Amino acid sequence: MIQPDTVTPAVQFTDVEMKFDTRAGELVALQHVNLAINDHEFLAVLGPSGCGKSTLMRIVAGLLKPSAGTVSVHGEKVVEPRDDIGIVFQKPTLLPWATLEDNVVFPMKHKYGRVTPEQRERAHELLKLVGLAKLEKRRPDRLSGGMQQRVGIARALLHNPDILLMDEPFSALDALTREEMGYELQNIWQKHRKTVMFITHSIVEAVLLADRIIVMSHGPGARVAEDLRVPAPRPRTGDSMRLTEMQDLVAHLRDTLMTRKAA
Ligand SMILES: Nc1ncnc2c1ncn2[C@@H]1O[C@H](COP(=O)(O)OP(=O)(O)OP(=O)(O)O)[C@@H](O)[C@H]1O
Repeated sequence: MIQPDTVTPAVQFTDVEMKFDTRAGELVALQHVNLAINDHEFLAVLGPSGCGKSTLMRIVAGLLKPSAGTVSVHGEKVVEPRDDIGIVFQKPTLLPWATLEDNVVFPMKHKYGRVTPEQRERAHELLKLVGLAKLEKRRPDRLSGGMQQRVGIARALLHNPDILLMDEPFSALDALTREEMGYELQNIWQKHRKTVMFITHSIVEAVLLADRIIVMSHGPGARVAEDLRVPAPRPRTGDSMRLTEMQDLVAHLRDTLMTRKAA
């Protein structure tokens, strides 16, 4: 298991267990999850469908309380949603009647009842950062899925969180837009160096974007089964995927996931 570089990691899971009460009885989704995510690290999470990847993320976000064990962010136990975390979901759920700028500042308005001029200025800068300059007064209804997801990313970055949680953020996009968004995310990450926890089903996306990849085991009782460093230097491009060590990593991950799916 890879050890954290810093004494206090950005995120630390310690012996986390998550049980759900279901109609069929108790379901142990996660068991003995131990994981440290370093500050500024880009961590991708792979694993079979239903193994508990989103559950891990929702626990870090403070949206779910683990049945046992603890999750800490910068050394503090997570007990509720925190201001230093931003979240991007698969679908950005934008308000159709509000402009892109209003969509980006909406969480501030919702939480504090007002939006400061500085926050509006930041929304403007973020929309520029995600390639939507000059569109801030548009409404989201006629935007493509990729553009809508860019608004979702800008919104998650508005309060300048240290940690960005992304749950299959590009899975609803077509293949080309998805690749393009991946490169854009890499650019954003290189500029702002957030700690990123990125859940995906795409091995290539994980390998292209992440510093480190964990593979969860099959549930029930899923845990971290593999913890791997991605060997290619940054910035990664299509050429990075031609490196032998990257191809070996993709092949290894494919074998691992196929075996786990079959298990
Ligand atoms: N609120 C809940 N109540 C009951 N069971 C739940 C709840 N949330 C998740 N589960 C169950 O916990 C397990 C893990 O779910 P989770 O959504 O975290 O998996 P996942 O790896 O993100 O799945 P996928 O890759 O398909 O998105 C699944 O069996 C799911 O049905």
